Amino acid sequence: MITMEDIVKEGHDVLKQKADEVSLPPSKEDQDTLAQMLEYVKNSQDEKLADKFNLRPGVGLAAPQIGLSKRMIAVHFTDFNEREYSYGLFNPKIMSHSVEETYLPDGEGCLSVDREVPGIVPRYARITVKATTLEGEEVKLRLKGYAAIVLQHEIDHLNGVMFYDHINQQSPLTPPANAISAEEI
Ligand SMILES: CC(C)(C)[C@H](NC(=O)Nc1cc(F)cc(F)c1)C(=O)N(CC(=O)NO)CC1CCCC1
Ligand SMILES: [Zn+2]
Repeated sequence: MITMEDIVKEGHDVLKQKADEVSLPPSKEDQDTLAQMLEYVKNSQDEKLADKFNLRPGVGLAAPQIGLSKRMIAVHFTDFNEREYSYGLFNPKIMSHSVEETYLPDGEGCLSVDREVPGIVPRYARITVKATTLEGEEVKLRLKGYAAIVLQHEIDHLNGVMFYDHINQQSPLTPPANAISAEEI
């Protein structure tokens, strides 16, 4: 099973690279890896398992974070409208996005970053993501608010982008103009 020891921390080159497309249909190995990534995210949110295996609770994980430069991400979370999302995705691609931006008022963190980095992270408020699921079906996900933020954070990892790369250094704590907090969408 994946534990914190397997999670690569910032500074490691793999987190700065553009990850490779996964050839589909996925190999048994890629499928197994993505299943383990999804298992990690689910386990990390289970109090007992998180304590037992010392897992930092997470809502998403990208393959580069376990040292694998492949376009695979796993997400498991409930958004502010109590909607549940639980996916292992191959080759996720943002097909379109709103001009309007959103953000988390408390900023973001990252399982690969062991420090607080204060600042608002502007994200597209609405995105459409195309991907192939762990089960092998092609999906088109229309996401907004928190769900859009999580997917953008994870897809960024596939392009070597960290959340703090988006923070406005001049005024890190100022929400971008015409942006709406993710708690209001
Ligand atoms: C880095 C961390 C603070 C752990 C962040 N969690 C989080 O934002 N909230 C959270 C975690 C839970 F488990 C249950 C819950 F309800 C809320 C997170 O998992 N990530 C994933 C990550 O680092 N992926 O690479 C960072 C998030 C920041 C915005 C989107 C993902
Ligand atoms: Zn992250």
